[in-house]
Amino acid sequence: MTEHVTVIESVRLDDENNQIILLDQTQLPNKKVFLKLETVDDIWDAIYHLKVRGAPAIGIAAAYGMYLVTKHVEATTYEEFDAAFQQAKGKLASSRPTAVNLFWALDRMERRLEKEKSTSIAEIKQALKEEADLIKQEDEEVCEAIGQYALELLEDGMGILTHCNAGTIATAKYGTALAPIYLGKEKGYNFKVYADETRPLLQGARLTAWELDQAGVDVTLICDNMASIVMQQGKIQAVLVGCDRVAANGDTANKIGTSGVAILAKHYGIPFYVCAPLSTIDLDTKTGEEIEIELRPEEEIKAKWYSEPMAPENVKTYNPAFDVTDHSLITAIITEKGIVYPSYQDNLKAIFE
Ligand SMILES: CSC[C@H]1O[C@H](OP(=O)(O)O)[C@H](O)[C@@H]1O
Repeated sequence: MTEHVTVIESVRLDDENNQIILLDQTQLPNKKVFLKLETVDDIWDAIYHLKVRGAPAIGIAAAYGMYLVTKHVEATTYEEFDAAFQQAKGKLASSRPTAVNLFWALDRMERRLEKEKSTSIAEIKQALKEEADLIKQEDEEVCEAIGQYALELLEDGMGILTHCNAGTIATAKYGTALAPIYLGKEKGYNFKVYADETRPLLQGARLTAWELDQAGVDVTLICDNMASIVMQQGKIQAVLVGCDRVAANGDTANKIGTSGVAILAKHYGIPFYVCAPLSTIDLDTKTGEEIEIELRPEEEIKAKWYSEPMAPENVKTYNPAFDVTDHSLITAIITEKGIVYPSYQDNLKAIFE
């Protein structure tokens, strides 16, 4: 029997055994392997190597990581506990720079720690667990709400293009950009989804195609350089993508290649929607120019996934993991609080009020 995709839990806490149980996304679609993480180094490694990836899922893993690695700290004072907390927080914060949810979740855990300052160390530890559980539970509700709002913009039978993976395994449940597709399917809609393969780490081919197929959604895999032809041929009526950080003016960092898709969508007159939890909107970052773009190892372009090197050994590479889509190319940003249209400068601020 096919497991319904929206119940795949990519991150969960096994408190009894002091472990985070993590679906290793680097092994999909060939193997469904669950890792057991125990130390701050395990969690850092899982985030850096994209065993857990997708902005909300990274935030959830980091929050549980903070609980888990401070759970056994033998501190007698708040100051001692805080020192251990700060050390773990600094380590996890160094894992990936672009997705703001990592920093958002770490800061939220820190605020909870500060709030509990006058309580016992045992109570602080319990509060940190509660906060991490809340982050995960809220993400599920947020994704469902994004899906409902996004569904208002779509019609049964539409062709939808997506880039990278903003699906259930990138979040607590449902996904962001894929949430309306799952919710639509539950209503009997038949979307035709085109998944960009998403070079170089192939999140579209390995993850989006896999999870949509598991859910019985009509999905067609294309190479990244085929987006133009499917748009030109009238196969696409909407583009839906996730995001890693949205600046105050609406500029949006997402997986490398997204801005090219947005430019194509504008050319062909196709709406381009960004699905963004409020936790991914960073009003402290004024424009996309301020967003740090993660640079990743050349091996991902030249050798990964191949049995033989696919480029001359000495050739230089440039491997930015994200790009920034200019706000002028974005038709709307869909959040759990509603659909935000331009001018983003004013309207994004307003949804936080
Ligand atoms: C639900 S947001 C998913 C987001 O994460 C991706 O990046 P990565 O696979 O490197 O973590 C990508 O930019 C997606 O849109």
